[in-house]
Amino acid sequence: MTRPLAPLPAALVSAVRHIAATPHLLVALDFDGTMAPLVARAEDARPLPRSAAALATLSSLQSTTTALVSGRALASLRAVATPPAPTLLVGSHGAESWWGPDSPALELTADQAAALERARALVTQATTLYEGTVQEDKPSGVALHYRQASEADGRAAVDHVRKMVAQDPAIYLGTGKMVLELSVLNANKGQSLTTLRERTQATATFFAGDDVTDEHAFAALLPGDLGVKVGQGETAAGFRIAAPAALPQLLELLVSARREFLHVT
Ligand SMILES: O=P(O)(O)OC[C@H]1O[C@H](O[C@H]2O[C@H](CO)[C@@H](O)[C@H](O)[C@H]2O)[C@H](O)[C@@H](O)[C@@H]1O
Repeated sequence: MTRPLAPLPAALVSAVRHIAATPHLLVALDFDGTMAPLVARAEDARPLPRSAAALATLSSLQSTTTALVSGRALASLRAVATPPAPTLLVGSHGAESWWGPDSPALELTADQAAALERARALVTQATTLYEGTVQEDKPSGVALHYRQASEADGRAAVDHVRKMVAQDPAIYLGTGKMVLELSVLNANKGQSLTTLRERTQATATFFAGDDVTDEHAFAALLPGDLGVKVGQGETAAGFRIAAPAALPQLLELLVSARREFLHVT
């Protein structure tokens, strides 16, 4: 039996009501570990239905922009999240963006393309050597997943790749939950959130995320914005909820407060 969720803390309820009353609201959400509970295989992740429904409703409201800001490649994000049509997308930890048909395609220089080949070869080598590790290719990077590996194999695979990448200044390393991320572009979610805010002319931003890569986004929030960390770990976010299962009630509160502010019945 699932335990009933604790009610949201009064301070968070009040912060949600406050941000809902802004002229143009940007609601930006991380996907894995936030909209979707973490699962063994990346391709099996799906948003919790109530979170997806709340996102869809928010995306239909006037003066409200929704965005998913993910470490996944855009194609992978679209496949698992099936985002509502108006939702803007950021993928590959900020290296890819979709904010409408005029979005620039991601282009790599010849040097970056060569570095990407080297990064992929390294990860392929590690997944061949260490059982249970999995490679996920992205347009400007590659992820080494070790969630399904033994602790020893996971650690050895990560050490192997880290050691090799240390000799290659064209490859940037990042970490996540049971994943090592290699990229040939030095992007982050904080830069993306700032760009989203400017493009949409948002007067306040709501962002929720669970991972270390989301800390760039929390750090990019401004006074009057609202950051919510999902789960445990150090954070710069002002508020925290326990797990993705607690996100629906937060988003549903935002929907009802926003509707009230916009006089939508
Ligand atoms: O920024 P996010 O949307 O949170 O994406 C971060 C990474 O998420 C995915 O990996 C994570 O979720 C998987 C599915 O639950 C899980 O199996 C894995 O262990 C997690 O690290 C995704 O596969 C990565 O590409 C994203 O960078």
